[in-house]
Amino acid sequence: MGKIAVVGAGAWGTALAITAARAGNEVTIRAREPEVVASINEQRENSLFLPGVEIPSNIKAVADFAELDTPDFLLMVAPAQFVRLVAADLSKTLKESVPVVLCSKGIEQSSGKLISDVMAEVMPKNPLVVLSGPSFALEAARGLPTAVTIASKYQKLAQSLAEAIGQPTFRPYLSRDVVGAEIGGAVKNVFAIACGVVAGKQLGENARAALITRSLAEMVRFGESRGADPETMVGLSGLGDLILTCSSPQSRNMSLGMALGEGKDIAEIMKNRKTVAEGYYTSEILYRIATEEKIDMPVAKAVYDLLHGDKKLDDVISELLSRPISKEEMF
Ligand SMILES: NC(=O)C1=CN([C@@H]2O[C@H](COP(=O)(O)OP(=O)(O)OC[C@H]3O[C@@H](n4cnc5c(N)ncnc54)[C@H](O)[C@@H]3O)[C@@H](O)[C@H]2O)C=CC1
Ligand SMILES: O=C(CO)COP(=O)(O)O
Repeated sequence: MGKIAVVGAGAWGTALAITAARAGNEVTIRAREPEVVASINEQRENSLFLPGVEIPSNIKAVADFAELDTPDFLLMVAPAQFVRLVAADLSKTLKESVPVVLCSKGIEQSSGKLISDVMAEVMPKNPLVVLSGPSFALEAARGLPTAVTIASKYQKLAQSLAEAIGQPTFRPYLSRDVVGAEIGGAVKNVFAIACGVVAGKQLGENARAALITRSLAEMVRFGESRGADPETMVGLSGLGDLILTCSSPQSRNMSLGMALGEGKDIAEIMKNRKTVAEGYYTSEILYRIATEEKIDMPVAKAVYDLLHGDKKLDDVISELLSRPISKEEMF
């Protein structure tokens, strides 16, 4: 039986803990909120972030990083903007030999760095693996069929993680393209907001399909600027996750876009949010990077204009629709 530690007891951290426990591992999950620690250990439910799903008995919640001991793998599942701080705390007690599996999806807003680069700065010795792909927490936690990408330059580690947590209803696929796997998951959140706007404003299914396809072209361009393999972008962690999050109001990012499309104000939408919509933060830094590096990303710009600019929804839409005619290029 293996030992898995999870840092971050939001919906996804909890779902991954349940998945790892279902595969037969002993799981320790570190929660930031004392009420979440109590809820998992006493009620066998994470009633704050993943209500309604039973937590198996081989999961223990702890408040302190030091209680994570020496796991075979540590899953980092803090929201992207907090990974640097959380990893810095964690690094005080975690052995440098423990492989860290990055499961967060975003780009650091303050620096423009990929979260794998943040991890390499803060925990330079711990071998890094990325887990990404189309995976709503609730579905994975309930044991519904899910497939993900596990990427690492250490293929033996990727393989042993896949063997440790894989099961018929949670199928990992292996990759060496760490950056590619990470970028798909980070930028699809921005495009899911755009698709939510289309749904909320009832612009139709033609528009949504066009938007998903053109978003993929932007994902490929951004990925190439960071050395990602374009093939990764059409795999589970890229196109797969783009399709998922652009197709269901279960997505926090898509539902944020839907609220915008229905005419709600962004400040109102963001007020008192307890769950994270990573695309909100990623859109700001993605737009800045794309502008500085002249990467053509009109959909990402439109989302930035809506969330962080002061443009009106109708103006943003007509700007996007009146771009000059150009050649259809994906790669
Ligand atoms: N929910 C999902 O279906 C999936 C989420 N992810 C990714 O997993 C990451 C975590 O998301 P969720 O588990 O869904 O979170 P969540 O939205 O369910 O919960 C919020 C999380 O933020 C943490 N948090 C709040 N303030 C914090 C602070 N100051 N410092 C550190 N942590 C703080 C909370 O402790 C909690 O773990 C995100 O990057 C998300 O994109 C990836 C795949 C699926
Ligand atoms: O990343 C996810 C599914 O793969 C979850 O997406 P949301 O954060 O938009 O809910």
